[in-house]
Amino acid sequence: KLLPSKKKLPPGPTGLPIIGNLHQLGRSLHSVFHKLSLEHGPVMLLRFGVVPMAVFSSKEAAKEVLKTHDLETCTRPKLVANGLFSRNFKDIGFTQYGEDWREMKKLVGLELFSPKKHKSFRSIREDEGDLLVKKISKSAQTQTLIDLRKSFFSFTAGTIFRIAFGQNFREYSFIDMEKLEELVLEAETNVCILALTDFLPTGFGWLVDRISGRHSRMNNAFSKLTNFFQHVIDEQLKIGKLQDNSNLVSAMLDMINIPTNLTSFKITSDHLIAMMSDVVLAGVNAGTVTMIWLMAELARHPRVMQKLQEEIRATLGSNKERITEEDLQKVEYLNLVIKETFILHPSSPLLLPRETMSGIEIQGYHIPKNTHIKINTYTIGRDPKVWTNPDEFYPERFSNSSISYKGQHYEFLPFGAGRRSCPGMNLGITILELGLLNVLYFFDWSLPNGN
Ligand code: HEM
Repeated sequence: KLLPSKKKLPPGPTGLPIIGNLHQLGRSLHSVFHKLSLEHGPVMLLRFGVVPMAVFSSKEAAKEVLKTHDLETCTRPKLVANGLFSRNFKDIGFTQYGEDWREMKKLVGLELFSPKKHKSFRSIREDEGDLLVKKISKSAQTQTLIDLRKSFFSFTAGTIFRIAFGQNFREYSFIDMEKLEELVLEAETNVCILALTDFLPTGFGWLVDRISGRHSRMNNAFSKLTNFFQHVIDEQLKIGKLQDNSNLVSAMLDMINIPTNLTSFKITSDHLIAMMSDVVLAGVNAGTVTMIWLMAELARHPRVMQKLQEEIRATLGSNKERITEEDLQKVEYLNLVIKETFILHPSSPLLLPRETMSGIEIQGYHIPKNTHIKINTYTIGRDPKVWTNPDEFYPERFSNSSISYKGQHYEFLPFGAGRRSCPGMNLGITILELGLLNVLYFFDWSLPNGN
């Protein structure tokens, strides 16, 4: 229960089913919250076992959490699945706020996301764009149906692996693309799972998680991914010193067990593997999912598809042999279509969970310490008070609008906002734009059987 300070809490539901299919509930939590918030309003308290969870579904509430109270809410709850995924919270995404998180963020800021690094990886990204076109061309010549999920996964994963891990994973003999995609999907499913241990008092939940096999399923999924990363690291060690230290994995390998500057923080192999897991889950998955949704919306909206392709081809001319990063940003309509896709199909519809570190007040309600916080961007993106005809795919709504990705407009949070916002935003956007420009400039698209 939350204690209201000014207003009374709306008569919200207090207790979603806890036993029952938690597995499913984990993955589709945002649609459950969406329905509930339409009924009960933008501030809701739910109880998951003993844990209070506050769900905020308006841009005003999101701003209060992510801006006014960013510091008091910028830790992450210690959920079982997230701990298993992150080698006991050694990553960035699920780690609690503090020294280790700051150091890891600094490290990726330097080794992966700095403007200098970003520039230096340009040719890798463009190469991967060429490869994407080459593969699709084969299917176009033979008029074969394409599973775009696979094409985009290969493009995004190929790019991010080469940038972050310094290796082209198509050259690995120990794994193929299909297998890797399976591992990532399995990890993604499991990282969303709510374990009973998280919500029921110690002992009982723990026991049920063991007896039901939930715990070992999670463990299994993550250890497959870990084994894969271990292989990648072994390969890196084999090539080792022959290569320059221009990627995150080799830089981290060099730092393992060496104290960083003035702090007591030491990078361990667990940090390295946890970081690799973050990069794959957050980077590869979010980018792939957004591209698939965007193409699906274009297929459903031929008007938008046609307008976009005409603008792309008119802007870039008709004789280009390849797309380069100089071509990005030139096509304004692509930018609008990407924004519209983000708003209707955010890759993290509830962002990542936050937890209050002290009592705060949001929209007049007192939210006590240790409350889990969900920012419901899915519902905010469909709020008729903010958007006209919100369910319609209408990219023109962003024409002449100054709304940016950067987390300053709380009705539009594809990368979150505040201290825990996405550090990979620039890379993510560049990969998205490059992949989409390639598939839309060089190919025309239609649904099977002319549908
Ligand atoms: C289109 C691509 C991407 C989208 C839509 C996206 C979206 C997000 C979102 C919504 C969050 C949660 C923010 C919050 O809780 O407030 C997040 C966090 C994060 N993202 Fe991304 N992301 C993308 C690309 C990437 C890439 C390419 C990387 C790395 C290679 C990356 C690494 C991370 C990390 C490490 C976090 C956790 C930050 C923290 O908790 O401090 N993301 N991302």
